[in-house]
Amino acid sequence: MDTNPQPKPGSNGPQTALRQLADSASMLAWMPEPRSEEELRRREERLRSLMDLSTDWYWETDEDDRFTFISDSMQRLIGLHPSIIIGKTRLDLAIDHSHPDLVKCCEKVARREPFRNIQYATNLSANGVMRYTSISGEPVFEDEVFRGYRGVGRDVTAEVDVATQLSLLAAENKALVENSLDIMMLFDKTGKILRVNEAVMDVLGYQPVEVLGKRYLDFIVAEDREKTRTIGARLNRDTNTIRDVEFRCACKDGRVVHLSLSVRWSDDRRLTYATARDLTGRYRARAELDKSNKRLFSMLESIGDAFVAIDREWRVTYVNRRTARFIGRRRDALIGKTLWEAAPELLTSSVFAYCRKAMETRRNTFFEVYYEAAHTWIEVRAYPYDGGLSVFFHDISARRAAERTIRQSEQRLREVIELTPAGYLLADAQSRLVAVNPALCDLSGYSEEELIGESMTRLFPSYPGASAASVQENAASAHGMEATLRHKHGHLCYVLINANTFRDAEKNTLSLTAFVTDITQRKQAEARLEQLATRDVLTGLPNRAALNEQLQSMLDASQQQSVAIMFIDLDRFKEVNDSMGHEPGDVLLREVACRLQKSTRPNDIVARLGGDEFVVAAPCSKGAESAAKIVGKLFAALAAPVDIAGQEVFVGASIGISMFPQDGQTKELLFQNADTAMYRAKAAGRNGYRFFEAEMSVEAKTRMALEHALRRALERGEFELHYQPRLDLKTMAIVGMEALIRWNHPQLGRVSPLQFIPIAEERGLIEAIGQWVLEEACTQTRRLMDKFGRSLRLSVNLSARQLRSADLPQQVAACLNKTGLPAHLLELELTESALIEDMEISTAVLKELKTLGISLSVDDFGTGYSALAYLRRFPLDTLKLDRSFVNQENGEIDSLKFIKAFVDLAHALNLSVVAEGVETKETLQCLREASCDEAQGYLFARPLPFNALEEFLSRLPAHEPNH
Ligand SMILES: Nc1nc2c(ncn2[C@@H]2O[C@@H]3COP(=O)(O)O[C@H]4[C@@H](O)[C@H](n5cnc6c(=O)[nH]c(N)nc65)O[C@@H]4COP(=O)(O)O[C@H]3[C@H]2O)c(=O)[nH]1
Repeated sequence: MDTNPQPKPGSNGPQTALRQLADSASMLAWMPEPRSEEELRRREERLRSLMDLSTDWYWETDEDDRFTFISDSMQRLIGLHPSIIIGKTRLDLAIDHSHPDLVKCCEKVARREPFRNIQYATNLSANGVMRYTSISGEPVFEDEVFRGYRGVGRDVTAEVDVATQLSLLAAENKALVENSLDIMMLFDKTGKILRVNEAVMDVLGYQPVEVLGKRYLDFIVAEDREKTRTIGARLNRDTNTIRDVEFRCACKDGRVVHLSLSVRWSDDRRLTYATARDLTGRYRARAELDKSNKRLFSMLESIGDAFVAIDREWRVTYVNRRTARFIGRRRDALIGKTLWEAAPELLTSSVFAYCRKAMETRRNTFFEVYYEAAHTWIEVRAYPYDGGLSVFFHDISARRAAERTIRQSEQRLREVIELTPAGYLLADAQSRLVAVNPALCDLSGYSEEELIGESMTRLFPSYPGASAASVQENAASAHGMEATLRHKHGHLCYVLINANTFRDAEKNTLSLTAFVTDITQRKQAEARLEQLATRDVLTGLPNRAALNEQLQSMLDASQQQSVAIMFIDLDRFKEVNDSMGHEPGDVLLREVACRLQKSTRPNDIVARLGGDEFVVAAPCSKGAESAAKIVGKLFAALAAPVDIAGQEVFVGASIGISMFPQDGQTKELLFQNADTAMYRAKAAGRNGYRFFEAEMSVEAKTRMALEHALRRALERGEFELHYQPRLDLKTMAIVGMEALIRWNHPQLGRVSPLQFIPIAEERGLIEAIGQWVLEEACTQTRRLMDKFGRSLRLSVNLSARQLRSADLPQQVAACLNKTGLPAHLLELELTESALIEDMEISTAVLKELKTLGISLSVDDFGTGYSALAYLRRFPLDTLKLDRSFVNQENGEIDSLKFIKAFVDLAHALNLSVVAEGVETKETLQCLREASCDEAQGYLFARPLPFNALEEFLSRLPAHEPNH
C-alpha cells in the first residue's frame, strides 16, 4: 500500500520518481524505452520490488529542502514510517549540525550540486536510539528551474558501530602495548627491529626511534649473542614459540641488564614477535640472597658456638666447624646422619629431650645442661623452622665458673657488710631502703625491720642525695660527703657518706649503695680545734686568723658601704699586768673583751690580736659619723673601773680608726692604717681616738724607709757616738759622760735616736746596735782615760729589748774585758718601762749585771710610772730625773721643794740622783740646793762628737788620775 500521499518534486507521481531513480541508479540504463503502458507498469512494478529488496530507501526534497517523498522501504529497513519525516528538513533530523559531512552536504545543496555518501547521525529511530545515515542525492531541475533534490539513503548504524569498536580495540591494543613494562618488538627474518614499544626506553634507556631498523643482536652483550643465535636457529627449525631465554643487554648508559626473552613467529612466519622482560631486579635479589647466604655460612663457621641444622627427619643437614670439634667427629661423618647416629651420646643427655620438645611445639627453646661427654656446661638454643631445627651449643663453663665466683664473693661481701663497723645501706630508685647492716641499725637506733621500706630522707635530713628525685637524676653519688643522721631518739649524729648509684644501659638509676661512717667524735674534735684555731683562748673572742676571715666576709658583703676598723690598745696595761701579776691582768682583759662585745652589735666583729690589742669592725651606714658614735660607746664601756681582787683599776685605751673603702680596699691596708692611726692616738696623749689620715700613711712610709736603711746602717758605719758630759754638783767637776748614738743617714742626714731607736727595737735590730754602742763607747772612754790619765764614768743607754736578752751580762763582761774599762766606771741606763715590762726577768738580769761591778740607773725618771716603791725591788744605783721633771715651770719654790723631796727620798733609798736637761743657772741652783748629786745639760755641754769631747776634756784643768 502506498502510504506516501505527499506532493512530489516532479509532476508525474511515484512512478516517474521510481523511473528517475532507476535512471539515476543506472540500474536500468540498459533497458529499452517501454513500448506500452503495460510494459511501463510492469517495469515500475519490478523497480518497486527491486527497491523493496534494496538496502536503500528513495527520497525526494522540495526547493526548501523539505522531504516530500520517502520510499516505503524505510519502514522495512529502520522501522520508521516515512510519514514521520515528510515535511522535515535534513537538518531537523541531524543530531550534530556541525558534523563535517553535513556541513559539506549543505554547501553542495546551496550550490545545487550532487552529493555522495554523506554520513551523519540522525534521530531516525523507532526506539529513540541514534542512527547513522548515509545519503547520496542530486538536484532536480524542470525546465531549468530547481525543484529540489532526490536520492537514496541507507542506514549505516551497524557499520559505524563496528568501525567504532574496531578503532576502540585498536586503541586498547596500542595502550596495552605501550603501557607494557616488558619490551615488545616486531622484527623481520634478518632480526631487524620493525616496531618496538615505549618500554625499551624504561629498560634500556633508548627512545624507540633509536632502535628501529637496527638488529636486536646489536643490543645483546657479546658473551650472550651466540646463545640468542642458537635460539633463532631453533625457532626456525623446530618450533613456533620459544619462551624465557635469559640473556644480558647493554643499556644506553652502559649498564647491563638481565632480560628474559620470549619469541613467536607470525602466522605467515615472515615476522617475529618478541617480548623481553627485565629480570635485573630478580637477579640482584638473587645475588643478594647468595651473598647473604654466604655471609650466614661464614658467620656460622666463625662463631664460637657449635651449630647443627637438622631436618624434620632428624637428619643432620649442616654442622659448622666448631660442632665437629665439639662432638669430636669429622663434618662429613655427621652430615646426612640422623642425630642419634651422628652423636648417640646426645640422646642420653637431656639435650635430645629439649630438642624434641622444640621440634614438636615449634617454639624456640633455650636451656642449660651439663654435657657429660665433654665435661662442660652448655647453653642450648633450639630454633624450629619449617624444614627442621637449628640448634646452637654455647660453652658456658667459664660463665658458670664466674657466676660461682660471683656468688662466693657476694657471700663474702655480705659477711663483710654484716661485720663492718660502718653503716651500709642499699636503696631502690625511689630512695627506699632495701637492705641495711647491723652497724647502720646501731648508728640510727632503729631495727632492720623499722628501716626497710623507709625513705632515706628520714635518716639523712641534710644529705641532698637522699631524695628520690636526686637518686633518679643520679645526683646522689657522693664521696666523702659529710651529712647528719637523725637518730631514732631525735638527736643528730655527724656521718660521712660514700654513695654510689647503679644505672642500666639507658642510664636509669636502679639502686643506690652507701657506706655511712659515724664521724661525730671527729667533728667534735674538729669543732674544738676550730675553736682553738680561731678563738683567743683567754677571752673567747675571734683571734687574728678569724678576724681576717670575718672581716673579709664583712667587706665582701658591704657592697662598698662604709665599714670602720678600730684598733684598740689599752693604755698602761703592761704596768697593771706587771705590778699586779698575770692573773689580774687576765681578768682585766676578759672584762675588757666582755665590755667591748656588749657595746657592739651582734654582727659587728670584736677580736683580740694578742696582748692588750683589740679590734672592733663595724658597718657604718653614716660613715665616720657612725664610727665616732661607736668609738664613743667603746670609751663609755671602758670608763667604769674594773674590780680586780677588790682593787679598782681604770683602763684607758687608744683607738685608731680606718674606714673602708676610703682608707683602703684590702683588709691588710685597713689594718695597717688603723694601726698607724692608733699609734697617732697614743702619741697624741692616751685615752683618745684618731681617724686615719692620708698623711699618716706618709709617716708610715717614712718609717718603713728608715727601717730598711737601718738594717744596713751598722755595716755601712753610719753610726757614731756623741757624748754629753756629766758634772758632780758639789765639786762642779766633770765625772763622766753619757754616750748618745747618732745616725748619719747618707740622704736624710742626721736622724734622731728618738726616731730610729723605737724602730730598731721593734724590728729586732737593737741588740746589734746596742752591742756596737757599748763596745764603741767603752773603747773610746778607755782611750780618753788613757789619754788624759783620769777616770771617766761612762753612761750607756740600754733598751728594754736588750734587757730581755739572756746573755746581756756575758756581753757586758766580754766588752769590759775586751776594752779594759773598769766595771765600776760603766753605768747602764734603763727606762722605767723597760724595767717593769717583765719585772722578774729585769730583776734577775740586773742582779747578774750588778755582780760584774757596774752601776745601774733609771733613765727619764718622772715620765713613767714613777713609783719609787717598786724600784726597791731592783739593784739600782742612780735615778736620772727627766728633763721635764727638772724644768718644771710652776714656780721656783715649789720646784725646789718638789725636787728636794724627791732627792731626799732617793737618798733614803740609797740612790744617787742625776738631773738631766739642765739648761739654766736657776735650775742648776735649784738642783744644788736640793742636794742633787750630778747633772748634765746644755748649760754645761751639748752632746759632743768624740773629737769635740776630747778637746772639751783637754781644756779642763788637770785632774788627779784616779784609776
Ligand atoms: N732639750 C734638752 N735636751 C737635752 C739636754 N741635755 C741633753 N739633752 C738630750 O736629752 C737626751 C738624753 O738622753 P736620754 O734621756 O737617755 O734619751 C735618749 C735615749 O733614750 C735614746 N738614746 C740615745 N742614744 C742611745 C743609745 O745608744 N742606746 C739607746 N738604747 N738609746 C739611746 O735616745 C734619746 C734621745 O737622745 P738624744 O736625742 O741624744 O737626746 C739626748 C740629749 O741630747 C738639755 O739641756 N736640753
